[in-house]
Amino acid sequence: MTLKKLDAQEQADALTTLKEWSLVDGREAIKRTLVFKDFNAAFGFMTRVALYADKADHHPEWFNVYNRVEITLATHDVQGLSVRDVNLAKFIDEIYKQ
Ligand SMILES: C[C@H](O)[C@H](O)[C@H]1CNC2=NC(N)=NC(=O)C2=N1
Repeated sequence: MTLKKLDAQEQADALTTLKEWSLVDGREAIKRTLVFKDFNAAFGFMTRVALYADKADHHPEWFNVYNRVEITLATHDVQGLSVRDVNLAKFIDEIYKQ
């Protein structure tokens, strides 16, 4: 499958859907910070994301301190955003709600 970088319109549409995500300054990437009850909940979430990421061969950049997880999504292969970032962001939003 050839990965395509989202064009400006597709990127704008994606950001309209992904209301909790914002563009990273100076880089074609999106970010979101999530807060959990405690480290156990945060790491449980990270485990679920890790399983998705490995299956999808699309991995987050993330930083965790105790109950906080900061996530950045970008597609290194296209040096920007692709549909894989949108799908991963949607998956993250979905399991965070549960
Ligand atoms: C070889 C491997 O398929 C690639 O390097 C994959 C792995 N995971 C990836 N993750 C992300 N976020 N971007 C990529 O371009 C990417 N590429």
